[in-house]
Amino acid sequence: MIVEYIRYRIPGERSEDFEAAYHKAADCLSRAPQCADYELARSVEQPESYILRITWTSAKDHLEGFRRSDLFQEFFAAIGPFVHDIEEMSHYERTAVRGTGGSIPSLYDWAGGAEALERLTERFYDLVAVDDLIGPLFKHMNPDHPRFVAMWLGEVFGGPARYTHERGGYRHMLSMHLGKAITEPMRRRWVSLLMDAADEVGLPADPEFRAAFTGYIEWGTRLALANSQPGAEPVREAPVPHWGWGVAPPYSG
Ligand code: HEM
Repeated sequence: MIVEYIRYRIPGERSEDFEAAYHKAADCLSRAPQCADYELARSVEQPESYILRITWTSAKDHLEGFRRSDLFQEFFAAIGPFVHDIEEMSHYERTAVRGTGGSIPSLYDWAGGAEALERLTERFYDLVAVDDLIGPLFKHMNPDHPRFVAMWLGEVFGGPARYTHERGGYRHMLSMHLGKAITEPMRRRWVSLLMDAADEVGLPADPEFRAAFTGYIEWGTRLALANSQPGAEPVREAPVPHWGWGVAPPYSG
């Protein structure tokens, strides 16, 4: 991904036409397969200043894909009258400095932190141990396994990076699934028992939290299944994923 910034200076009497032109042009961006997202913002202190941010799949996709497409002709027809008002037009590489602010709690905090996740995994592996379908897979598990999985989930949901620092991170988690030949009925049972445990230990039951929580569990179990197949060639090195609220942040009405 690459971020393009275009800064405009538009005199007050032309701002209405300018925004109307971008409403039209935005439709082209929405349809462009090279465009991930875009936003036009206007300065509060200097209302004649506008910044357009467009995230492209890559600079090459922008310059050689979008710029040479019919959509660009349409885009340009809309915003052409304003090209001379451009003050800067550049591509920017993202750096590692980014994140979300403190106005939205992490899923980890919302769930109740390490203690709540440990209660969850303790109960979950009690249920797993007596389950006829997946119990046998965990017959020789480390007695600390529930705590390790709680650490993993904590890190994924925005808590401290303990699994990475104390347990070997993604690489170790992956190694524990290799060759386990997890089947779809086993995956489903794993999910179903985890959801039972979540209800039993009183994990927050609000729709927003459960949607985000279940989203990660679906994603993670499907990856675990794929990576566990004989002959699988999974990604060997990766950071621990960080899961957020997605499209529905916590309800605060
Ligand atoms: C979101 C999905 C999943 C997560 C987050 C997860 C997490 C983990 C983690 C962190 C470990 C390593 C613990 C350690 O550090 O020792 C592990 C091991 C293991 N996982 Fe998963 N897992 C997932 C899905 C599954 C599924 C669907 C199955 C099978 C139905 C499964 C079976 C196992 C087994 C058998 C081990 C090794 C246990 C042992 O012998 O100690 N996992 N898992």
